[in-house]
Amino acid sequence: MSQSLAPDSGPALALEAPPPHESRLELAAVTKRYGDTVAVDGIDLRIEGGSYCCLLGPSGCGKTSTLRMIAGHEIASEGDIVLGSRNITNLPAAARGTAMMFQSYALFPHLSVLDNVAFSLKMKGVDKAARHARARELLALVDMDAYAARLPAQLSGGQQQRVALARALITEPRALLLDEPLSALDPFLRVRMRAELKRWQKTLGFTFVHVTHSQEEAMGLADLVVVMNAGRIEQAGSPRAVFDAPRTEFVARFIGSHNVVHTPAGKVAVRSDRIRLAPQGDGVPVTVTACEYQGTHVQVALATAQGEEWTATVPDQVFHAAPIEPGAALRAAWAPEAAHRLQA
Ligand SMILES: Nc1ncnc2c1ncn2[C@@H]1O[C@H](COP(=O)(O)OP(=O)(O)OP(=O)(O)O)[C@@H](O)[C@H]1O
Repeated sequence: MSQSLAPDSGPALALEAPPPHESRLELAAVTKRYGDTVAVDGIDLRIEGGSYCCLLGPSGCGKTSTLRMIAGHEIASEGDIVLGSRNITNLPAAARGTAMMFQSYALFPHLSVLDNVAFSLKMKGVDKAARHARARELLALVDMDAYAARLPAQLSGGQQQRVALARALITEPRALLLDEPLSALDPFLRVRMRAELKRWQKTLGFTFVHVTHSQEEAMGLADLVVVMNAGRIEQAGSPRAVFDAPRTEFVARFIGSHNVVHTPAGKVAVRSDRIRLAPQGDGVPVTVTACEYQGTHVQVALATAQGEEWTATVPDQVFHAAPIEPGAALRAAWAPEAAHRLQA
């Protein structure tokens, strides 16, 4: 199927969506060591072809190393990386069927937009007329054909990102690898470009692997969220599955909006919007320590007698029907099914 992402501008582009099995990505027992540092510690991961995967985690958890091993910018110390039916673990970057889009887009400042996009074809020895024709097609795809003669510095951040995408797509990858692609953008543009990335991925139909430390970005974009910590995968699943039932205390705390509650049977996670507050009745005695208005809801900070700190998210109308003051002694309760057992 031939398609243009910018149907009103320019010719349709022949960019085939590969069959899903060709863009399926599998990591088996992949480890990366830098000297004594174990950056990635034997991870297993299967990313279905044509899906959007976000690697999520705090600084230093190994997500960039994982991405760079898939890209071929680092070689795995152990394990296998398979894209489609090809074991790409030790192939050079250019032979893997992957393309990388960086945080800063890494456009060459002295080359025009057209030459930036055509660059990898030039490296392959494609003649100028042919590579420029192909680069123009890709610029049309991302709705940037009117800017072909400009230098990167003459473009906005969002426009540079589209050029970077066109440049990555010219290699016809089976998997696009994105390293914090939105972090250089202002918050408004970030949300807009997030929607564009998602739309591009759905239209192009191949696998995207996107590194981020923003849980909001991962929740908004991913079909598969992979939460990493200290070189390991803590949990992988759909955003809803991960948010609804975090498997470990780390995941519950990292994705936020959860309370980690100690019970006699072990630790459980309870979403802060599942906590009901009442002046008396069943539940754990708590003291209100702060109330923060957030527009649609109020975040009520609580302290238990054991010194645990919890948060309850109270809808705006509920809060204002019966306002709560810091210092109030209340009961906090939740339905049994709202508590998810955390692995020790
Ligand atoms: N080239 C290197 N040499 C030595 N240690 C490295 C190298 N690259 C990464 N590390 C270490 O490996 C670990 C994982 O780093 P990595 O960049 O993969 O994490 P990250 O999750 O992407 O972090 P960030 O969000 O800060 O980019 C860190 O402890 C880091 O210091």
